[in-house]
Amino acid sequence: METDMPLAPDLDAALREFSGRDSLLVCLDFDGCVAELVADADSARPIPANAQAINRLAELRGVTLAYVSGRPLDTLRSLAEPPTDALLFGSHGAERWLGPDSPGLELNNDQAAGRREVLRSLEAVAAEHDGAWVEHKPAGGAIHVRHIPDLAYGEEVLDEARSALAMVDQAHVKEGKQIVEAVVVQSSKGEAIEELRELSSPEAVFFAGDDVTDEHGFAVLRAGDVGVKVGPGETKAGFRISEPSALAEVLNRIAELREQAA
Ligand SMILES: O=P(O)(O)OC[C@H]1O[C@H](O[C@H]2O[C@H](CO)[C@@H](O)[C@H](O)[C@H]2O)[C@H](O)[C@@H](O)[C@@H]1O
Repeated sequence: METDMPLAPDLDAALREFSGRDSLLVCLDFDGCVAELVADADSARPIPANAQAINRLAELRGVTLAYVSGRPLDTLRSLAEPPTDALLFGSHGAERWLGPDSPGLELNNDQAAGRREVLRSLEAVAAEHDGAWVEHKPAGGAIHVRHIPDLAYGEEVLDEARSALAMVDQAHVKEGKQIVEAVVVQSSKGEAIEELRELSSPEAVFFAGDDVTDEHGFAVLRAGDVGVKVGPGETKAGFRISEPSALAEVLNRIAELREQAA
């Protein structure tokens, strides 16, 4: 749903200060932030107004744009269609594309065995419950229950998956919305943002996200940075917008303020 709500005055003031810096790093989560949450995970796409605002920002001098997502890198590329120069972290930070020389993800033997075990455990749980399905990822896997209409039953399935994953030594469990995931590489969105900060040396960082894993991202923000939580729920972010369709206004405001100052 499009919103005509003006930006909250405190967020607008923070964006004004943020946009005035010489060099900016703008980091974005994908699902539930740039894209609406949908039942069919393969059909998630950026909300058109968000995509437009992202492309507008990516054109501006001094702005580095990055996606920091739980999606596998390849999936993120094909669904989000990021601007050419965007830096990408996928699989909750386990996979990265920071330029043509970026090494691809390589699991060691122990991690590869852990990934097989994660997928085997999740498939075993999903096989017992209609509507549950497993997303296979390069660094692990995820069990989805969004297709189960009874929310309480879906939660029970996720509990079963959590118990199964607790038996896998290499599994780092990530909580999400109607999903439980495990990656076999120690990583987080906070670490990804810190790596991006080190690489691009911005004067300030912006991060928007909607989910539990995004809290690691908000936790590494510093004075002068701007964190925007999308939707309800507890957060360490300094600011909140109601829904993904409200993101375009925030990103366009950054672009507008920068264009005015140029
Ligand atoms: O970090 P993100 O970019 O937000 O990715 C988190 C996970 O998003 C996807 O699952 C979520 O979105 C689906 C599509 O809207 C939805 O069906 C599902 O219920 C959500 O949990 C994705 O499938 C995962 O791989 C990502 O890790």
